[in-house]
Amino acid sequence: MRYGGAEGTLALQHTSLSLARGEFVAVVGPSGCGKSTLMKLVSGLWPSTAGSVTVEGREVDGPLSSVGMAFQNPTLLPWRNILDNVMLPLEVVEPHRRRLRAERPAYEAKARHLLSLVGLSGFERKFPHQLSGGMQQRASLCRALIHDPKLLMLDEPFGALDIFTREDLWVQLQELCADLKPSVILVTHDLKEAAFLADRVLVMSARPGRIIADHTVPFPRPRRLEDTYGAEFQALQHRLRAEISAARRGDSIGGEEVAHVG
Ligand SMILES: Nc1ncnc2c1ncn2[C@@H]1O[C@H](COP(=O)(O)OP(=O)(O)OP(=O)(O)O)[C@@H](O)[C@H]1O
Repeated sequence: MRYGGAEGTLALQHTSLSLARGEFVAVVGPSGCGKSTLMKLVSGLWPSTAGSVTVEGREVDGPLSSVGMAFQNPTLLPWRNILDNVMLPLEVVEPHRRRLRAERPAYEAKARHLLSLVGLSGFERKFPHQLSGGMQQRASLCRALIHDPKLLMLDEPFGALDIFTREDLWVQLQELCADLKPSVILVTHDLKEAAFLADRVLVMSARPGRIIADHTVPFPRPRRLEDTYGAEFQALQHRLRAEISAARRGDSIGGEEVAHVG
């Protein structure tokens, strides 16, 4: 993937990734290695300059409205209350769009249920500016999940939050995923977050980005925050950190282009 024509920035090179249904994959790597570019390609927000992307058996050739997305900035619409923000994808994504008018009470109940799962019962009629950053991010997760996306794309969704709120949200996201079973791609700089949430952690090289390691995370689910202090969990984080440091310096990992671990 190259931005800006033949002489432009080569952001991603020889990148191949496949996700099983319901799998949770985290992508980590040095700053500027192409993680967000990968997300833009998978969600169809940016066309690839070579290669192809297939979601649900169909080649991606434009923005995918069926995919659920959440970013570092919650991007809630300030003039809509929380319930209406969460329900927004239902006004866009078929078949919900067609059914929304007739089945509004059922959809509204679903939105309220999702909000209750993330501790936002009672805030449905509040506006985004009346909520803290963490609460807005919870609402944005509900919005990403309201239309039952098969694929959930999360680009540093908790990056702007304090560590306590972040950890709360990891637990809530884990519960939501156990319930709704979407496939997930999470881009993060937080290695603890990657190891806590993911089934696999992919490490990318410095630009042009390539996937240089693919770790299976062996810890059973549901995972508890206490587990993150265990020796195995710490060892995985250290290994990821070492690989990213090596990638920043441009070293290869174990002499191999891609290491499959686990
Ligand atoms: N729209 C664009 N036009 C030109 N170059 C771009 C564009 N978007 C990204 N790039 C370049 O592509 C490379 C990869 O960017 P990308 O945002 O995907 O990295 P990243 O891994 O998500 O970075 P970070 O971890 O800092 O968020 C960078 O060198 C960036 O400058």
